[in-house]
Amino acid sequence: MMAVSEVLFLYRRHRQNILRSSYVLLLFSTLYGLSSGKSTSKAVDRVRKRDDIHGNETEVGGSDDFGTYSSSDNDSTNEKQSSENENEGGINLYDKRNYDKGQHLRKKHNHRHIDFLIRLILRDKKFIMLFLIQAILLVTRTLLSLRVATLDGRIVSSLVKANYSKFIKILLGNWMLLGIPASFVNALIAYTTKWCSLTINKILTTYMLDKYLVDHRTFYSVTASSTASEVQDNLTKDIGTFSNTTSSLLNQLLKPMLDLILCSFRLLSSSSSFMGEGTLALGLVVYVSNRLLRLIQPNFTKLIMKRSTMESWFRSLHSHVHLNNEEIAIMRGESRELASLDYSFYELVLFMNREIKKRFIYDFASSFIIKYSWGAAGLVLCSIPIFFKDKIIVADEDVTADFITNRRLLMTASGSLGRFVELKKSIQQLRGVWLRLKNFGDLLDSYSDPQKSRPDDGVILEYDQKKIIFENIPLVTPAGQVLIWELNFELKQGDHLLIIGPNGCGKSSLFRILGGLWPIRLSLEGKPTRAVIPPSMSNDECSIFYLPQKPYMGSMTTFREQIIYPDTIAQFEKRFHGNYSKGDKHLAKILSTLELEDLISENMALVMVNASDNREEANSSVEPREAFDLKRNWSEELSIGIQQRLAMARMYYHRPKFAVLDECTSAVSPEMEQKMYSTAQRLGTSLVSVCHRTSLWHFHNYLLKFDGKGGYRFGKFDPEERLASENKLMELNTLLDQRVPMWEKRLKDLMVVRRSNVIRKSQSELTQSPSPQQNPSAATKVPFSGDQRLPVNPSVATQSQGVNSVLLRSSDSQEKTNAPVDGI
Ligand SMILES: Nc1ncnc2c1ncn2[C@@H]1O[C@H](COP(=O)(O)OP(=O)(O)OP(=O)(O)O)[C@@H](O)[C@H]1O
Repeated sequence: MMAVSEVLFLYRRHRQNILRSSYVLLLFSTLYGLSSGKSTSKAVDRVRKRDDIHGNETEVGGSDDFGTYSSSDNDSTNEKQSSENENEGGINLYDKRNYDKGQHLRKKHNHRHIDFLIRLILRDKKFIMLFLIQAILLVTRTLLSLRVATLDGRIVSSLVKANYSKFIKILLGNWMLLGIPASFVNALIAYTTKWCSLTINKILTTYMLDKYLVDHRTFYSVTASSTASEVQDNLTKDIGTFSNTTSSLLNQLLKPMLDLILCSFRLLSSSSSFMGEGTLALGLVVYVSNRLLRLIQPNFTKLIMKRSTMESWFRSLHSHVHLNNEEIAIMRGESRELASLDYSFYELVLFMNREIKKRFIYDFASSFIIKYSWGAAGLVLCSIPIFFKDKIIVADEDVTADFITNRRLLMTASGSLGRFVELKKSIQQLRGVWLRLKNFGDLLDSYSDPQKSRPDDGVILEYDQKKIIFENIPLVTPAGQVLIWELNFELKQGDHLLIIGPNGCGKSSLFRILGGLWPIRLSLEGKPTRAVIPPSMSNDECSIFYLPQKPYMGSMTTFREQIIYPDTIAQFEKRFHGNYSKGDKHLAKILSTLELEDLISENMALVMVNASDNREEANSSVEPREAFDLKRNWSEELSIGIQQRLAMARMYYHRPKFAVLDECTSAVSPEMEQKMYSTAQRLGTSLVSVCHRTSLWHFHNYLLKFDGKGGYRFGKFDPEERLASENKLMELNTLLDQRVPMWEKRLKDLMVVRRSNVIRKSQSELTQSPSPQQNPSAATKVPFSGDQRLPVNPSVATQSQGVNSVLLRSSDSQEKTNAPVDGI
């Protein structure tokens, strides 16, 4: 008994501290429950595991719950596939090496970039400052709302007591006065939150874009990776969502926490005797019900990741249709495109249907628990001082004011708890976006990693403006397919190389390796591997320039920028010392070589039309410079032939040492093609070209011929000799085309005759017929024919001297036995 009374005494003595510390403990354990989650960690682990398997390339994986994809299944299938592929000889030879390299890099990245997004944000001083200001403002707002709660209680109390003078005094003197700082603080919080979001957006976008476009290889490889459909969303939507959610997180986290701590402390120290214990009991109710809510809470991280992936896929299909509008329209492919769009949209809708159903159950339960159960518990707590009035309330205390204040405090606390539960949802959703961005960051890291972009260990890579040397270099696609086992050739500046071979043999792949898009692999037979390639630029001079079949036309750039691409205007100014008219004259000269002067006049006409609406003087002249300043949708408005000529103009502008021409004149006339090639050679550019037209062969003195089976031939090339042999070959082919059917028919006839002869011979032996010499007239009666239905042609018999005797014998025997010829 003594012990109990001692405990009670101790409790009464330290009641406030005990209640406060228990409440803080309860609050933090509730808070801890928000950030942790078994299913979330599982999702994170699964994403990590998947990244390891794919060597940092995220695939469209998915939730098992929704039955669309199973990422774990994918993992095992991929692992199995890669091990199977290893056994298939040349194909996918490099998979194992890539996988190991990926694993190694992944470990390194994990170590270096744990929460790189958070680290990026926390490094920014402006963000830290805004964060602190936001925190101070939030504390101020909470203190102000406590004051508002007290004033509320006093106003209602004066109303109930019909004390009008007090009512007016509090209303005007306190309430309205308090409204000014309260509103200002609220507006300031909204402002700093948005500013914070913008700052985060700026930091992340700059970081990601810098990494994405760090070099030619990174964005090429990222765009070619399996997550290409998500890149656009990662760079825009995901960063936006991440910034907005992160910036409002402090608001969502700090406000309810401060509200809860301050309101509950106030309630705990309330004059009413059981209010403190009641508040603690309420905290316990909240804790338990929150644990129950967790049982039915869907995994928002997984949901947002899955939905974002599906949305990205749907969006990428739309962009695909948009980008290839002409091709699809001309082929009447709209119904096919509609089917795939419909299918991906159907999948998305199906997923969203299931998602909203899951959310509905959770929303129903959380709304009932937060609003009504906790509300009822709060009201019970407020009613304690009223129901036990006689026993526990001191006479001079204001019951109404206390009730209203307590109720308001409880309402604030309850609202804060509700926000806490919502916060959990936000944290999980933020985690989903964070994971997507993290994967994207890892993907960028893996491709911009110098280790990965460098050639294989053991490959000697040198740069020389004046030559290209390939020594024992295999042509291997990123998928591991070996196109050429070992390529050896050397080309000096001044030489011109022609590359020929069947489709898909690896002609363009050679350029991809030369251009550094694909890494240089070590010899598959362990021979020393060496590559000497021209650097893209050397001492401000262009060493190598690539012209693909479909030229790239930047959209809505000026005409000048089109011609000087990839140079910038600053580089153009530097080259012509800021003298635009000199620069433009140079460009005009290049254009006239390619008979593209019309484009300048066309641009001028367009400038005039555009200007006629804006200019006051109707007949004002147009400067030639304006024609070069004009912006148009070049890829849409120019024909492919003109685009190819414009691309050649770029090459003339840059005057490279080597030019790689990959069927880049396929859409221009043969005369123009000759002019283009000869001008390029006159400018001193060595040509490395793939062209199917024999009319261009005479521009080359070396030939690299791929046979399409992994072999090749390289050597000096005499176009005239080659063309002569080519012509001879063509003649022979024509001859063969004409004669072969005739010879085939003759052979067929002879075969039939031979077979008929064998049969007749055996029949004659059976019937022991007389010899043809005994009856010579029979030879003229039945002609040589493999088919009795054919008209009789005696001349055939006389022509076929070699078989005559046999024929005569057999026809004679046929007549005698009357055997049907058709039956042969
Ligand atoms: N990014 C890539 N990833 C994997 N494989 C590729 C890639 N690009 C091309 N390939 C494969 O490499 C092979 C050679 O392609 P390449 O483009 O070099 O052929 P090509 O000789 O230029 O053919 P064409 O004359 O038709 O242009 C093809 O089988 C192609 O499927």
